[in-house]
Amino acid sequence: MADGLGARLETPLFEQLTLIGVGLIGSSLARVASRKGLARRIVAYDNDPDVRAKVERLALADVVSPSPEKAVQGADLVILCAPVGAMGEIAKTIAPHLAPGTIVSDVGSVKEAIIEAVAPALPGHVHFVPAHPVAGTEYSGPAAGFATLFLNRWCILTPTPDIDPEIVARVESFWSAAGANVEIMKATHHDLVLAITSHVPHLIAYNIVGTAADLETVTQSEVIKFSAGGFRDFTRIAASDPTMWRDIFLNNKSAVIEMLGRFTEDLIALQRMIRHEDGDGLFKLFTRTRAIRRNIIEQGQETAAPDFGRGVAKDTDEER
Ligand SMILES: NC(=O)c1ccc[n+]([C@@H]2O[C@H](COP(=O)([O-])OP(=O)(O)OC[C@H]3O[C@@H](n4cnc5c(N)ncnc54)[C@H](O)[C@@H]3O)[C@@H](O)[C@H]2O)c1
Ligand SMILES: O=C(O)C(=O)C[C@]1(C(=O)O)C=C[C@@H](O)C=C1
Repeated sequence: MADGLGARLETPLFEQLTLIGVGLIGSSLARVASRKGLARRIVAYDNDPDVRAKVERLALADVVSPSPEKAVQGADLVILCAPVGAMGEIAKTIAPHLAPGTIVSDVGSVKEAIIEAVAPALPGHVHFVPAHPVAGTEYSGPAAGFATLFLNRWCILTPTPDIDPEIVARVESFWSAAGANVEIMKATHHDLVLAITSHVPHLIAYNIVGTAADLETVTQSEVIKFSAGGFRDFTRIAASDPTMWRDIFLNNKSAVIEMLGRFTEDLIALQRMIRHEDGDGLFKLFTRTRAIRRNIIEQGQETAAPDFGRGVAKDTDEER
């Protein structure tokens, strides 16, 4: 098909995929699982009744379950797609209802804290394979998802050493069939890498938009009026979901603080270069950073998904 996802699988990889939390990521998974035939049956649960109604309306799942306990019954793959801070409680709730051999996974943006919260809550007869698709937009909710969100993007798996490699391979096959490139790494390493490539950049965006909005000499209307350039790109990132990002910063505290320390030192060095009119120093850094951007574009990593979400109103009821 023209969407780049390739043909449907002849045999589904799983009998029943249960998604807990059906916002941007959960609904994108539902869409791609349905489009590619990754599971024979898709069951969805969200703790927000309005989201459940929307998931029904958009026909994103075969069954929209009224409770997490019911939703996981019969599942051989359960993926937790709720905010990072909710994962531990969800694991406790579903634990007694998971059949032996079930694979439980997640999509949280932080890995070590999720492993600490989820793994001890699960019974010994299930397998937990933490995952993080490094793909998203600033939009939330079930209408904002799309089937190609994960296409040619990375999905990082962070299994603990006690997990059977064959189980990890099944989760890897799931994400590969959804279009992602899969990489396996330790949770602590994941959290450090994502702190600098995703979490600190979001914090910088939240901060610069907040600072500009607070300036007494620049009125709010001027901030909006003149935000056609660099500032506008920051406002896109700073529009990201407040619950999701609060939970990320609270659960990746030490890595973010470590990277923020380095960032602050480098920022002060730049401030010094400007004060001392060190044009060569500034020119050297800007040349190096331009090369990095060009490298990302050459490797085709800038954006693999269509431009959906960029400038499209949040939560429009589009059919899957
Ligand atoms: N948005 C991104 O760019 C992105 C990218 C990769 C990973 N993630 C991760 O994916 C997860 C979901 O993010 P999203 O962007 O889809 O958020 P979202 O806000 O669009 O969706 C989250 C959904 O979870 C539901 N929810 C909250 N608590 C719940 C609970 N206890 N039980 C059941 N449902 C519950 C909410 O009602 C909401 O519908 C987060 O952990 C986030 O860190 C997000
Ligand atoms: O593209 C965006 O809008 C995103 O913020 C996506 C992004 C990122 O920082 O790359 C955000 C958080 C996720 O954990 C993974 C992806």
